[in-house]
Amino acid sequence: MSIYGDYIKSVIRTVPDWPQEGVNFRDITPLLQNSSAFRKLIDSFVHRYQELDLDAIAAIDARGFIIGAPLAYELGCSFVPVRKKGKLPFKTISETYSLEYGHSSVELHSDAFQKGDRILVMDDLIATGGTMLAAAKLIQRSGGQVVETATIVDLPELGGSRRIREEGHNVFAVCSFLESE
Ligand SMILES: O=P(O)(O)OC[C@H]1O[C@H](OP(=O)(O)OP(=O)(O)O)[C@H](O)[C@@H]1O
Ligand SMILES: Nc1ncnc2[nH]cnc12
Repeated sequence: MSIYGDYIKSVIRTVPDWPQEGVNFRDITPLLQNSSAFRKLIDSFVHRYQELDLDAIAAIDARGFIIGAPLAYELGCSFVPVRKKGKLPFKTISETYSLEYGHSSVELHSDAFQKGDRILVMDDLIATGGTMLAAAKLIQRSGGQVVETATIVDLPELGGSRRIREEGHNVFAVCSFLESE
């Protein structure tokens, strides 16, 4: 958790039963609308990653892009999009995974990384961990080294962050929510 974790958490809204009954959707739009909170969020990531000599931020479609792009700009490293199926125009590699609600695939351009590149994988939220793990697999398949996986929100009771750690990756979350919160 970052030093701003409690504050960032306080500006994330919970929308019950969206997009389907039983899901507590953690909505980051109030955080993005709050310029001071958004700056503190990006600063938390800059502070953690500025000395880690990253080559690229691999950010996951779609909300991962919102945090990955300013971080890459600030750190002076590459920005690489990991996109939902069918969105990337060049030669791609792909991974399919299950979600808290449904299935999906993510894709990466096959020339996105050089062998050994040091990569941070970013998304807005970890639930079951399927999306983040699929992205990490794509990066490893393309020769990149996953330095860490980073997110704004972890939902630890859904087991995703534990699963990602069990696969040998570091996980950094700015804040976390229990189902009861
Ligand atoms: O840990 P997981 O169970 O894989 O779930 C986390 C993913 O779910 C959400 O994206 P979503 O698939 O809703 O897509 P979107 O960003 O395009 O809205 C979220 O932004 C993560 O990418
Ligand atoms: N509970 C949740 N809130 C926001 N995004 C999600 N993606 C998967 N589960 C989610």
